[in-house]
Amino acid sequence: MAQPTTSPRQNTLRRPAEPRPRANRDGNPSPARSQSTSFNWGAALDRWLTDQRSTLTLGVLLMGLALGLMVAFMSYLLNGPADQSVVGAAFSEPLNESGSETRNWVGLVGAYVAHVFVFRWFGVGALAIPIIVFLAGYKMTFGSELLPLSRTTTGLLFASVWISLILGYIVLVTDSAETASVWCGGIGYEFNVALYSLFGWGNLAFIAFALFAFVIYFFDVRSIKLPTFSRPSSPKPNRRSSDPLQTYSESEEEPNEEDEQDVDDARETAPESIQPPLANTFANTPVAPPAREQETPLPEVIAQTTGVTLTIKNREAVADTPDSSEELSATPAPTFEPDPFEEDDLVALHGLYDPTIDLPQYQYPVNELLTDYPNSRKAQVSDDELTVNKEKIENTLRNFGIEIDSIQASIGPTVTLYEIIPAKGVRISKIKSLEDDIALSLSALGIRIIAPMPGMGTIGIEVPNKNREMVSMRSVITSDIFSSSKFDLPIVLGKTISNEIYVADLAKMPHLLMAGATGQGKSVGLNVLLTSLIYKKHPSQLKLVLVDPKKVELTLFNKLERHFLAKLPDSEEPIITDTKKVVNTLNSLCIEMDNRYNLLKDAGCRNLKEYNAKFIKRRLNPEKGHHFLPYIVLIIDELADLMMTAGKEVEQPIARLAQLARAIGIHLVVATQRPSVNVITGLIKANFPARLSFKVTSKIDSRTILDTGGAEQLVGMGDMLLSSNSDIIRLQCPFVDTNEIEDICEFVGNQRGYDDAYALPEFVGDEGGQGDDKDVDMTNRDPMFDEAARLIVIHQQGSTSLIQRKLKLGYNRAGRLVDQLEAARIVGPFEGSKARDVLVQDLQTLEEILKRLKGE
Ligand SMILES: Nc1ncnc2c1ncn2[C@@H]1O[C@H](COP(=O)(O)OP(=O)(O)OP(=O)(O)O)[C@@H](O)[C@H]1O
Repeated sequence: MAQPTTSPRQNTLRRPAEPRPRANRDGNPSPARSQSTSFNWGAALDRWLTDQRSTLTLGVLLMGLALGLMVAFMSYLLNGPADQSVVGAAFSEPLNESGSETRNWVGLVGAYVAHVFVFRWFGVGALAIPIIVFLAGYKMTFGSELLPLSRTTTGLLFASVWISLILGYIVLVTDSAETASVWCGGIGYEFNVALYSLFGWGNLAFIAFALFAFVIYFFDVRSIKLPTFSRPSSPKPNRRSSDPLQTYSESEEEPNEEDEQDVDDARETAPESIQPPLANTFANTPVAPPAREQETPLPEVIAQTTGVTLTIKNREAVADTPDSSEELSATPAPTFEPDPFEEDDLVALHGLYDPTIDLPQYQYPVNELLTDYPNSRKAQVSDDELTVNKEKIENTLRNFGIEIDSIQASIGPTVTLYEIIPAKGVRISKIKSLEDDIALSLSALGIRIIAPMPGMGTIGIEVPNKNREMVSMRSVITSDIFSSSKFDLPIVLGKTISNEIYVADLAKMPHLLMAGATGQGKSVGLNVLLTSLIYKKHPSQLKLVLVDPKKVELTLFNKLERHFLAKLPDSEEPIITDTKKVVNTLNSLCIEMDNRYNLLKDAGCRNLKEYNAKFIKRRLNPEKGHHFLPYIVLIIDELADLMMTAGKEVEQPIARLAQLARAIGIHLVVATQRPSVNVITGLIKANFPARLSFKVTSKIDSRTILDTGGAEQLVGMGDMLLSSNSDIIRLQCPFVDTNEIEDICEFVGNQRGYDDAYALPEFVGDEGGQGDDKDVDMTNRDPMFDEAARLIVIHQQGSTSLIQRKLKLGYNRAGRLVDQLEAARIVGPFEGSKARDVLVQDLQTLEEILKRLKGE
């Protein structure tokens, strides 16, 4: 099947790249940059649109326009016939005369616009237009959505046409066009007039069917169940272990009265204060479910009126809801499990949660940022070279008394694989022991013998090509296999011996150990890995923690700070170079890991994917600290340096992360020049099942990294062996130059990003720091202290993340505020994973405490 060369997403996102022209290392303008220097209107408009000031101005303008339209439309509907004649005569009389005659509250212009939208087009359905304009303006002004814009727009546009059609039908059959045609508008009336003579009441069937079809698509209805006498199956919380690592069945279970009662009871006991504030209900953040009676979503209305039960795709059983009674007893603040029906109401109301909502205009890097090396496409191995090598191999083997039945060559980018089938009775180990002799006879370095070839029944002899192929990053990034890859963290590692592009999923690896002597392609390899991820992931889905003790290798990625990088709250530099900071960062990641496990446990999910899927379906309450969790990829460029200076301090958190972090989406890529046993210790090695080796200096190093020899035979420049799942494959790593990396980082970095890098939890090591000081100085309280205290008391939830989110503070400061609240005895002490107790029950008592504190 033919595959597109780029993914649909890349196609749609590909915009003309407007990077500034710049010369590459050879002084020639790089291909992507030799663009026209004339003024680029598209880019200027783009810049204007992405400028926050323009967005704000436009947003307020749209909201004003929406109000004007709404007033004009309402006024037109009420004064209709009078203004119809004024508008009709508007251009045959002086405008000011027409204007003075109009009764529309927005004057002649209002009357005219309303005449078009209301009278000519949609009738009363035209009121949807100002609502859509208002919602768009609101989003531009406040950066958040009152209602999901695209979904609401679709719904309202359909509603306006549909209302016009149904009213048109009524007006037609009641013969009241003279007086009432303003209510149905031209579309509805003309439609019914045109078709009535053909179908009669069939018009009505068509209109009803249009509604039915719309509901099917809009609410993603997949099947219609016939009515049954029992209550439609209500998903029930699945009682199961709280251990996030433990697997469980996702089977749906029939509801049982007792369980439903539990949930209802829990809901009733939940205090008002934990219901979300109104504003939150409309924001894109998921919120606590509204009370059941509040709203009946459209599908349910239809179900009730038609007597059938509609099954909606999103309405899956919540098999993965944690045991509510267990959670209730574990958490001091009253809590409840969201009712899946109501959570689905939220989805019906707001649509699915969109994690990219903060950076909706983010553009993925375009392929043009990568250099095209048209001349390096194919490895140049002549027929002569092939024949000569074949003969040499045959002769060498024959000299040692080994006969072969056949020999076949396949040309790879760096090496050619000669596959031989030995004659019957030849011992494989004998061929293997002739490695050096064959190398000598071929007078080539880097011969590797694979005996036997796994699953092939042959013996492979890899011989380096005289002219090797350079595999460009562009060629692999634009390949079908990569661009259509659905892996969670796709990384393109290069080309195999049979010229296939090899894409792996870092999330499945789940950690990667990389080694290679200096100058063999390790840094290029890391850049390739990072480039793959950046090309495939939105900043909301991926965060990178970059550790670069050599201080020079990863600096280019600095520009990604506000998009992809994560750092400790108090650190200035997003790329970590200092050993002490590395230790703190690793420990901070361990805390992040623990926090994530707590969230997963609370959500009843076994891994990050399930958790995020549940969050997207608005089944997790952000008021309880739930949020969308991006993958975190930790890259350590030189482990040897760290192990020399910090030893166990580094080894232990790395091993802990490697052991436990896979389920919660933290993945490690650790590289080293020196794959010796004191760098790659048994503890580290045991936890990195996937290992990648560039050329190393000795067989011992190769054994340390791959548990077998072979890496010392590689030929450098990105020639590498990947060992994963006990298979070893030889790959040619793609090449990406530093100026390409620079361009990519610039492309991403120049776009609107988050306010800051992703904040990792604070960790203060033995040397202490601000947060270490448990003697909180209450005379020097945080300016937000009172506000934080009120927030905690109103929500009856002693959580740092609540303060962080509501008061928009960093983790560091929110943590200090909680310490101060503890010192003021407003919240109880830290209790591990549980939220702190709130010791003050009402605002009145709190105000007294605050007054007392001020009096001190
Ligand atoms: N995949 C590749 N294809 C072609 N050439 C490559 C490839 N990888 C590396 N090279 C060549 O090898 C050189 C050294 O690569 P690189 O800087 O990645 O080595 P390194 O192992 O990181 O060295 P060090 O450990 O000293 O930093 C590059 O400048 C490039 O010329």
